[in-house]
Amino acid sequence: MDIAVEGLSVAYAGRAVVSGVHLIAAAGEIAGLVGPNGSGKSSVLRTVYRHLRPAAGRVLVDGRDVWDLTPVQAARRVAALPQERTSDFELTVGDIVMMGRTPYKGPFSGEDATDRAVVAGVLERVGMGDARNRPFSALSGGERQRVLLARALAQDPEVLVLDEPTNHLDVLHQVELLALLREQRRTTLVSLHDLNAAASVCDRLHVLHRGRVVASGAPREVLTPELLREVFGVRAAVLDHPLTGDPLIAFDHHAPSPLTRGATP
Ligand SMILES: Nc1ncnc2c1ncn2[C@@H]1O[C@H](COP(=O)(O)OP(=O)(O)OP(=O)(O)O)[C@@H](O)[C@H]1O
Repeated sequence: MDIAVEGLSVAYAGRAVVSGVHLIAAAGEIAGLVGPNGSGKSSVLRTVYRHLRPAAGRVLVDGRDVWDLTPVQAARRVAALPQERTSDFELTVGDIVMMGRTPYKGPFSGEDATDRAVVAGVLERVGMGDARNRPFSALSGGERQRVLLARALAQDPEVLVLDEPTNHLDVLHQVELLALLREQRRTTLVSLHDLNAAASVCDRLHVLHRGRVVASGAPREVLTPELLREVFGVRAAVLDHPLTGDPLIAFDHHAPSPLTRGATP
């Protein structure tokens, strides 16, 4: 299943924050959304996982507008790791992940052996196999993030939408999460602040700037020193990673800041 976002605009209380956005994630591909704070990444993703209706434009999954699907049809196709955090703090880790199985259950059916096996498998996969009976509220930020990823995987979706999934994760768990995304081979749309992570894991990048897509393509085509300067306001060199050959962005942490100089990047 592929994702195609066509002519998307998003507004909050009548204020447009995303305008005329076109982007795609081809079937089985990891497409990344990068851009400065407030550029509209979360707002775009919210329309894909049906948290926010577009003001204009369409979000197509396998050619069908996700906003025309029933909630169950949509939940079987698209699972999300959103920025909005769950408030179900009194539940256990197992309860939270079991929620991912809801689209596969009838209105009165309880959990069955398949559901329990799926939940155990995805918790194991994110390294939280021992935490099933712990209260969600007792977990660290990174552990919660991994449990919420397990919930999305338990949904067994064709399409994964992840908003800043590496937030709160230590470097080992960041590397593991990116490896997991690669091995899933599901169509994935993911926002990332870490441009080096984006360059190594994404097949395609879309760069958002002030609510518009300003560049799309393979990471190496898109992440040029010029774009990093113009969009992110930083000085950087783009090298080859000595271990992987991926693009490696080396930021100049000594360059004068456009923010403290009062200039607009
Ligand atoms: N619920 C909301 N109500 C009103 N304005 C909002 C809301 N959510 C986001 N915005 C505004 O929309 C714009 C885009 O925000 P969004 O969160 O989509 O950007 P982002 O690229 O995900 O940012 P960040 O990198 O900081 O997470 C910002 O100006 C933000 O203030």
